[in-house]
Parts: sequence; C-alpha cells; structure tokens
Amino acid sequence: MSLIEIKHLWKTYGANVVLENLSLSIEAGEFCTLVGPSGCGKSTFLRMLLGEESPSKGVFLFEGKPFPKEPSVERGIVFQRYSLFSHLTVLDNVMLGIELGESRFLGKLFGSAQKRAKEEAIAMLEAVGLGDVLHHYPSALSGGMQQRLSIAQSLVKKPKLLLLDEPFGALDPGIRADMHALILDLWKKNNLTVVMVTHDLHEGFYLGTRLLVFDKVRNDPQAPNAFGAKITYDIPLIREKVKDEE
Ligand SMILES: Nc1ncnc2c1ncn2[C@@H]1O[C@H](COP(=O)(O)OP(=O)(O)OP(=O)(O)O)[C@@H](O)[C@H]1O
Repeated sequence: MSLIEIKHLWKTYGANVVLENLSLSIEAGEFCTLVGPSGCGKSTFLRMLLGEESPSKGVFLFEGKPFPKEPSVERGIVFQRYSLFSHLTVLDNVMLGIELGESRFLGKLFGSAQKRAKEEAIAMLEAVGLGDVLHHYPSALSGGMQQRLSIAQSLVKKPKLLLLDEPFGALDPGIRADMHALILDLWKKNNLTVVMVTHDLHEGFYLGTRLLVFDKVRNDPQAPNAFGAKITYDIPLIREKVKDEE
C-alpha cells in the first residue's frame, strides 16, 4: 500500500481552478521535490497534505484511509518563515512540540513524562547541531540555526510525512549547503517520507528521489482561472542520487 494515494484530485476556490485532475501515489521513504511557476498551487497541495485544506473532488488517501481533516502529529511542516515562539528558549520551543502532541488539552507534561520529553528534545536538538544553544532564545540565533530549530520542532513529533515549503529559500548559499546535508541525513536516519516545495530546480534535482513539476497545460487568456495545474513531469532521480554518492 502506498503512503499517499491520490486519484483525480481537483482543488478549486470558487471559479478559480487551482489543481486539475491530479493522480499520483507516493511510497513511504520517497523524497519528492515539487517545482512549478508561482501561483500554480504548490503550497495549496502541501496544505492539503497537512490537512489544512481539503480537496474539492477526488480520492485522497493516507495509508489507505481518507486524509485526516486536520493537522496531526503524523504530518509535520517546516515553512520558509520560522514558526518559532520568541519568548521560549530553544529547548522549550522543541519541548512544546512534544507537549502539544501528547497532552492536547493541558499542553503540559509532568513528572516522568516531562523528563522523557526533555531527553527527547535534547537528543533532537543535538541531532540538528543545536546542542550548545539549548537555553538561548530564537532571536539570538542565525537564520540557518532558526531553520534547524524549526526542523527539530517538527521532527521531534516523529511524523511519518515531513512537508517542507521552501524551507531554505531565505538562507545564504553556504548555509543552504549545510542544510541540504542535514535534511538528507535526517531523512535517511528517521525513515521519513518528504514532500518539499522549492523554487530552485537545482535543489529539487539534488535533494529529491523524485521530482514533480506542476504546471498549467491549458491556458485561456480570456479566463485565466478556468484551468488548473497538472503534474507535467514526474521524474525518478534515484539513479542520479546513487551516482552522487559514489
Ligand atoms: N485560501 C485561499 N482562498 C482562495 N484562493 C486561494 C487560497 N489559497 C490559495 N489560493 C489561490 O490558489 C492559487 C495557488 O496558490 P498557491 O499559493 O498554492 O501557489 P504556489 O504555487 O505555492 O505559489 P508560489 O510559488 O508563489 O508560492 C493562487 O491563485 C491563489 O490565489
């Protein structure tokens, strides 16, 4: 069974057709990178995978069942802009992720559960290279470090599916290269399935095991919203990856 199964999926906002008749399946362990022109529905697609949006029409299954209608710990997301709490330390930002996942009503864990959550949070922060700044506040971190923290915040909940919406778009090239190495390492070590939107085709080819290109095939200048984007290319990249690693 595929992790994600999509058949004849449509997404419309009123008369605006955003996605048109998409069909694809994504297997567990794939790293799908998603590129396409601005406004073609990439973020909308990601928000549907997160559960923030529902399809207008079509089959949309996660592990063989209809997608949960709201975000859950099975699916984590990292945005280009960081979703950090400025008044919490690095450690507390990650602890909060665990506490909100496990104690949805109180948002707080106590006793041994809290001790375990703290150990998990520290281990995750060490894995992303932030073990030395546990008690710093986000404002004291560089952009790259803040993005590492966002990734730790998502991954500590052990999602099966990690969604990345242009996570490295705002970073300098050198820092980006470090983040590429980090995300590939985390993907492999945590057996993650990743769907990542990027504007950078090179990044899409470099990181992905599969590159999906979204684009509008039909365009009516008189009615620009009448047609939505489809998947115009679906390119397996595994062989290129193996070559890279040799
Ligand atoms: N909540 C919403 N209500 C109405 N229209 C929306 C909503 N969200 C997105 N849209 C429309 O859906 C279309 C696709 O937007 P989306 O942000 O998914 O594109 P994108 O490919 O991610 O663009 P970009 O690359 O510029 O981020 C746009 O026409 C946008 O106006």
